Amino acid sequence: MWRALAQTALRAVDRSPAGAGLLPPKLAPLTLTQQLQLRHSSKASQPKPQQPPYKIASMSVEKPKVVFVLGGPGAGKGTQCSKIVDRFQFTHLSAGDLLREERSREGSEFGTLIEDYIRNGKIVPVEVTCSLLENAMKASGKSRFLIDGFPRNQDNLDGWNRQMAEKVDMQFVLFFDCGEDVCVQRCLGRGQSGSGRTDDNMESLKKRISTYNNDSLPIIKFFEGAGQVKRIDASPDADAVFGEVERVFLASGF
Ligand SMILES: Nc1ncnc2c1ncn2[C@@H]1O[C@H](COP(=O)(O)OP(=O)(O)O)[C@@H](O)[C@H]1O
Ligand SMILES: O=c1ccn([C@@H]2O[C@H](COP(=O)(O)OP(=O)(O)O)[C@@H](O)[C@H]2O)c(=O)[nH]1
Repeated sequence: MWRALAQTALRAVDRSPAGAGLLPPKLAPLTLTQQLQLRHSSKASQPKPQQPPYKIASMSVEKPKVVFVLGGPGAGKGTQCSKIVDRFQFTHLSAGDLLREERSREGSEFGTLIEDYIRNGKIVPVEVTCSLLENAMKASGKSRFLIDGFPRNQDNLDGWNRQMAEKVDMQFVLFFDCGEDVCVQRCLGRGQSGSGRTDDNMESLKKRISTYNNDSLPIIKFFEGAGQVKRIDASPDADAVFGEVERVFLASGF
């Protein structure tokens, strides 16, 4: 049942020719409501990962390299990712941007669902996000990726492990550590300077921060326990933060 849901979501968001080969031959379509009911009813039975999900040393060199970029809302993930792209030739894939793009795509089955999740600071079911990420990776034809704002909760991590972990060479998690007040001010500033985002307002921010504290921080802690986190103090100005980021990438051989 779980697999059927994943495959149905994948079929709906898969628009790249490269992804066509991944599709199952025949599946009965599920309505969105059915999909969400399934997601909620299957949550309790999901196993927690017992050990680190990635084998860093033994991965093939041909697999794409992935760095996860995590941190609170407004910590500066996107800002630093564009600097990393300029300096280290990575391709930046923001899960939030991909979701906003899918939300706005004409005919998207997931537009309303995505808007509801984003406005309320909730995390979109992983089948949607992970398939958007995989499609974007394939469509880019590149081999070094910054995956920004993902994985954000246990569901994201489990879905990634099912669908993607074996296909990539995960390098490390770049964690932008930033106090709540600074994050809030940055998001409000971004909203005031015309981000056009429906969640850069105080009401959505309270929910986003609570989701970050309850759902995302445990994932960062999990990676930390596996020795995979590079922590960066994100409170100084953007150039100073990038000085630290640059040091991490150079030390990691990039
Ligand atoms: N180090 C920084 N100091 C001050 N403002 C910053 C810094 N990094 C980013 N910003 C600003 O804060 C806002 C949020 O940054 P952004 O990179 O979009 O964060 P995120 O991707 O983590 O949500 C933007 O308006 C950005 O210009
Ligand atoms: O993997 C992801 C990434 C983002 N989001 C949603 O998109 C919103 C905005 O995320 P983004 O990373 O763009 O912004 P941030 O909160 O980091 O400023 C989040 O609050 C979630 O509702 C999600 O559901 N899954």
